[in-house]
Amino acid sequence: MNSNKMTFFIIKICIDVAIMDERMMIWFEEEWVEMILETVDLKKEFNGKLVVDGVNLYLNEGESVGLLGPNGAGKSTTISMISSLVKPTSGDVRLSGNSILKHPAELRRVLGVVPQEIALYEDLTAYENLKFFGRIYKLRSKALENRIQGALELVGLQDRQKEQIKHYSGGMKRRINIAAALLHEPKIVIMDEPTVGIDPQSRNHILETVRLLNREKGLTVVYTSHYMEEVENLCDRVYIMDDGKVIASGTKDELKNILAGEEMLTIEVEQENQSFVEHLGKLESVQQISAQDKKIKMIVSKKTGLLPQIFQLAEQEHVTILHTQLYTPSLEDVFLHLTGRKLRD
Ligand SMILES: Nc1ncnc2c1ncn2[C@@H]1O[C@H](COP(=O)(O)OP(=O)(O)OP(=O)(O)O)[C@@H](O)[C@H]1O
Repeated sequence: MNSNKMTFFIIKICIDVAIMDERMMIWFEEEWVEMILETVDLKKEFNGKLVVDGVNLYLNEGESVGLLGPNGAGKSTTISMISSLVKPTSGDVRLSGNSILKHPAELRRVLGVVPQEIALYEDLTAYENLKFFGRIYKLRSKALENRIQGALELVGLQDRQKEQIKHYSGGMKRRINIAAALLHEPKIVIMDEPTVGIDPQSRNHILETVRLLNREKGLTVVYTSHYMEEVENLCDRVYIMDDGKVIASGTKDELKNILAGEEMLTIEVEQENQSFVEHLGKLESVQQISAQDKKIKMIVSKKTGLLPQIFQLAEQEHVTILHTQLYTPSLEDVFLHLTGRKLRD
């Protein structure tokens, strides 16, 4: 091989390797999910009371993560610390591995927060509100106009943009709240109970918007709610919070597996009878029991022979059983099992 041919050969190998390298990186980019945000042993104390108690969460790029818990569990406070609105008592919040507690501006560039409270000016129109928020993000002229119209289209309120917010329904206000959080095109969006107390049409619209943002636009979403069905529908992974702590986390299937050895049994009776409920609770296969009105709900071991025992007990206690139903535990049941109460108690 002469030296010219050799040089050509080496250059070709280099080009091939470079092309391959690029392909590998593209492949890698598609396959690789990066952890973008995490909290490390995050705590918050208010007036001597620990309301967030050592919370460790992480978010992978493109994920939709649910934060589930009853009122007062510490969800909003956790979110406020993540979005640097509330200073943690201790612990850390990291963006791509770097602490953002001292550099919140870096996080604000990539984070959109939809707060629980509506944060809009009632006397301004929807368009004027968005213009105001866009300017805070230093958006101007054409870019600002494009972003406003894009955000309005996304929340389905483009044709109502000239109306004052005070004439909007609660659900429409929430949709504008969402639009405002998206103006700077964040990579991560955190929504704090965006569907509380709104009309079904707006609720459906919001749920669709969240799905679109996550599945089609690739945004990483944190969705806080105490509506189990919303979290089940929208989220890949779930953190369950209670009393300031994460008490369980995982994919929906992983969480349901907590009750893999159990089944749910509901019984409807003709008349309430406390003694019957107490006796049921003492049966060996009954793990947990709750009764409301004439409905009794139990977590029971997967084991045959329980129903005859229940009917025998009913006869002794003079209780008429109207209906029984055995089913696989849902996420709501897992929550009940972990906390001993319903999400909306
Ligand atoms: N600024 C504050 N000062 C004092 N206590 C606070 C403050 N903010 C929150 N708390 C308390 O911290 C606890 C957790 O509240 P937080 O709002 O984080 O819960 P949550 O899970 O978001 O509930 P909700 O669904 O009702 O918003 C509650 O007991 C609340 O009263």
